[in-house]
Amino acid sequence: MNLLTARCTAHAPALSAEERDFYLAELPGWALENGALVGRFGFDNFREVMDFANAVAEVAEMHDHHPDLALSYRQAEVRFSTHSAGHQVTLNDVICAAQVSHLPEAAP
Ligand SMILES: C[C@H](O)[C@H](O)[C@H]1CNC2=NC(N)=NC(=O)C2=N1
Repeated sequence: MNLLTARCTAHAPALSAEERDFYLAELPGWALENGALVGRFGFDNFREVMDFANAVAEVAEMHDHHPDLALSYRQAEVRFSTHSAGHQVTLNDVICAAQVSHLPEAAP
């Protein structure tokens, strides 16, 4: 599967531990924390943080799959889990994480 062109699907099931490990290897910089897929992105200033956050919002709206965001002066934390799967990690989270990592705004 090409994660960069894949689309989220409704009712995605939670990934098995083996599937999670497989996909984590495809997501440099992302880790599993408290049952969610978490990525942290560093920036030079708050303007870049906000440009990134707005680009993440576009990914989320396109997929109807939304992360928790924690924004600070020079860092954005993106946390994906799937509410409809009991806040566990599904392929939808992996797809969105991959596409967020490839945003031009992620590497200013
Ligand atoms: C009705 C709507 O599609 C759902 O509520 C969507 C919206 N965004 C979502 N985002 C996330 N992360 N998990 C969901 O299960 C989810 N469900």
